[in-house]
Amino acid sequence: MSALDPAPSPQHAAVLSLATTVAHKFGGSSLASAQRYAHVAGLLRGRDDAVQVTVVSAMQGVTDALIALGDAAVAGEDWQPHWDALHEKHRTAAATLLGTHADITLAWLDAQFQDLHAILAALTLLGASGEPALARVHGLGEVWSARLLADALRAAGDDVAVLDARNVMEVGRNELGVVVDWDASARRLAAWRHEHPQARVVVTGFVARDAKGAATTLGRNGSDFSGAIFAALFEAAELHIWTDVDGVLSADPRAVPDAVYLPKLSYDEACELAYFGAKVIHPQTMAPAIARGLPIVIRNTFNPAHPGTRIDAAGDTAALLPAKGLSLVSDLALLNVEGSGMIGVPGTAERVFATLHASNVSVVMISQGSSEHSICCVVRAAQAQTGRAALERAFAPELAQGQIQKVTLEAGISVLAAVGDGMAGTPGVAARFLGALARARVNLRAIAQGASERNISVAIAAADATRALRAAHAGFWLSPQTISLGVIGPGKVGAALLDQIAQSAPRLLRDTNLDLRLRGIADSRRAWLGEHDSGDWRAKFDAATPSDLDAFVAHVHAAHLPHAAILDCSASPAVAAKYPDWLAAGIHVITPNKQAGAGPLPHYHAIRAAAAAGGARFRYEATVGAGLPVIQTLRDLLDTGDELHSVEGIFSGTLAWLFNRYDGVLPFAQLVREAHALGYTEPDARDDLSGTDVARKLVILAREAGYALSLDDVQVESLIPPELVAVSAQEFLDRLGDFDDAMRARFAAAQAQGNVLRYVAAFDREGRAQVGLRALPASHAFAHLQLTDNIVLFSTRRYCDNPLVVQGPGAGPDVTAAGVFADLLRVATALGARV
Ligand SMILES: NC(=O)C1=CN([C@@H]2O[C@H](COP(=O)(O)OP(=O)(O)OC[C@H]3O[C@@H](n4cnc5c(N)ncnc54)[C@H](O)[C@@H]3O)[C@@H](O)[C@H]2O)C=CC1
Ligand SMILES: N[C@@H](CC=O)C(=O)O
Repeated sequence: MSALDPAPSPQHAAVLSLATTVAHKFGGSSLASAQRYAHVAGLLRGRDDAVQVTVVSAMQGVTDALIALGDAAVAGEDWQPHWDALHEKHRTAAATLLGTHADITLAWLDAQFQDLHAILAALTLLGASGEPALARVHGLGEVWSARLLADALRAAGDDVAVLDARNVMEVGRNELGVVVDWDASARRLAAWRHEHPQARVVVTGFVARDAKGAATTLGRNGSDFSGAIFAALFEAAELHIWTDVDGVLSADPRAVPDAVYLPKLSYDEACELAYFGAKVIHPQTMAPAIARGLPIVIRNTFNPAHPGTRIDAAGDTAALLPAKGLSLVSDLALLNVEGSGMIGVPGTAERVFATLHASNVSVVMISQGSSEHSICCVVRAAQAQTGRAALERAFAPELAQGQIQKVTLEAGISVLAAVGDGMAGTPGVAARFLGALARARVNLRAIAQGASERNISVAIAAADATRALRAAHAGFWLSPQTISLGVIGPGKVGAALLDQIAQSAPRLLRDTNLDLRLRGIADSRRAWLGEHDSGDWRAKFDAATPSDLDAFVAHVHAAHLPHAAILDCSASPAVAAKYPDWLAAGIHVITPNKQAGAGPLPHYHAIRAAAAAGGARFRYEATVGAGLPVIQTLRDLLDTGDELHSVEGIFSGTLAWLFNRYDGVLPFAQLVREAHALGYTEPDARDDLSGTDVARKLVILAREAGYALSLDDVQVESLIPPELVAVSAQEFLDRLGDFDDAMRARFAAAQAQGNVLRYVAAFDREGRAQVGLRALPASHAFAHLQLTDNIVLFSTRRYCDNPLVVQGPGAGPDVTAAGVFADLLRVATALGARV
């Protein structure tokens, strides 16, 4: 249209859009059976492409079968049964697909297979591989496949031309692979088109001709390449690559079940992702499309209503996240050349890579620090020994003279790459990527980022690969932040916690992308181990089986999940004894169990050291004041530079409740039994009445403030009658009533003075620590608490005139569980969740 032409009318525009040529390519999975050919034929017929060019692969498995047939013939093995099977497979497909229209196609197939038979017989006779003859054999599957599809379309009434690419597409080869002779191919196509003007063309993928006219193939993934070449030769407006997935995903869904579908990608992004993991299209095959700006759409043959992934020059300009996806390549090894003689010497890198090139070793990733002291590269595992030997030979003189110290090879390497156009020029992307890996305790062996900033690659141990992939995927908010949870001690607090998690997890997943995945529940005798937490945890635990703690924790600390947390809701010192090991292994530990925070000092230090070294979190806010923010408040004071002068208060919900309720009339022992039933007391109520529980809390706070306090340092007044110290927990509850008179007398004495009884804890900066029952004036602040209220008074340099007070219910399963849960959410936030 010239500039003087009038603007096209809407009708004209419609005609223009109708006049588009669309190229399609169907792979073997889309053409695995007669039913699938019929489905593809229907799909193509349902489209309104003005000109439709369809490039096909062989039926699924046929190319491999043909390669095996050729090899068998050359090796003189018996190929006849395999020929028979292949012949039968195609006859059956044709007969099923075409029904009463099958005769001509069957005769054609029989002739084709006789030709194949003759070639194989000749190869057997010669016993040597003739390249063109083998190429001819390998490409027959596409020839048969094109005919089957074309005949299916014809049977439905369409006028279809079959283009045998061996008559049109001319290719040569250089070091980088196949080179298309575009002029020759275009000339041949024009001539062919002159004879075959049909609007529907079915083209053989994979096969081509060389400059002498001999049959050849495009190599593995050749059909995709054929699709792009014919889309270019036909000047198509789009190339649709039909496969068995909806499009490109942000990561391999087998490793990251939450991988997200990507509606748009730029060519560069698709190349980066395709290289490593998203095998829907091979980057090399995109070259003709990229050169012409031809959009490629990856679509699902079995879900044609899905729009698929569109790959073009622009990509997704509206994308909000910097990274589009993550790709992982495995079976690699790290080669490292290291030596002080390399520093500042030009040409070392050139020698390293020239050596690898000469040995035909392909380099996947390169990294060199600016000191030039070492240069490392990642290569395929299968080529690693060859590469190392070649480097040792090439640098033998320098190794002998000590200028190069060593050439090392480390096997078992994977490379994980974050990919996205939006990463370029966006500060913090590397931090997010590497931070997510660090939090998942993945060690990085080498790092590489090109100046395009579109790909950051890290070499890691293969054993860490899945965990790293998931952690990075979640770190870029492409999928939820998953924490594998194991709950120990489904007693009162544990049960409340499990209920709270079950109730909140779906909302947290929906609103904050945090996936709290309950994968185990254990008590001292048995455990339930599972993969997901949907469903009633009680029913699961009912089916628990005998298990030891180590097996339980090993299951929770699954290698494939980025983060694991143990929620210890027992009161067991044996469980607490394991914390240093778990923390050192990178498992987060969250607990209301005071045995660790107030246990022997060396153990406490071991816990702290393990957490600091391994990066795992140890959180135990619920050990003091249950759900109240007592430890966090103290931490905030100290972290902001304040100094603790003293801490004082009522630290026991049980004792608060008992003395708030006790009126000298109701039997004290009855109240103790009630407190136990309400879940306020420790599993053994004597821990409360002995003052031990309060002393533990005091120790925890003092240690948090930097004092090396132990339980033995606390002056404790026990309320346990000496006669009941050594009996069982139940006998203690049963017999406590025998000693009610003593408590009644103490109450009456205090009352006579106008006082109330309160069990008080106190610690000062001189290190004095005591807990005991005090008679306080009725006007005292401690006399006006409600129910299980704890009160903690922090006197500090800043809060010296008036203490900072934390007050509220300090015991009970629900509030304690909430304190544990809040700790878990703090850990999740530190791991990158947006709670
Ligand atoms: N109840 C409360 O108000 C508060 C309790 N806590 C602490 O919470 C923890 C749990 O208390 P409750 O639920 O009231 O006790 P509980 O007696 O109801 O539950 C304890 C659970 O731990 C399990 N258990 C015991 N020994 C074990 C072992 N060696 N290995 C694995 N599991 C074991 C028991 O089978 C039971 O399921 C205790 O450490 C307690 O000090 C902390 C703050 C408040
Ligand atoms: N038994 C304890 C529970 C909380 O630590 C108490 O009563 O305070």
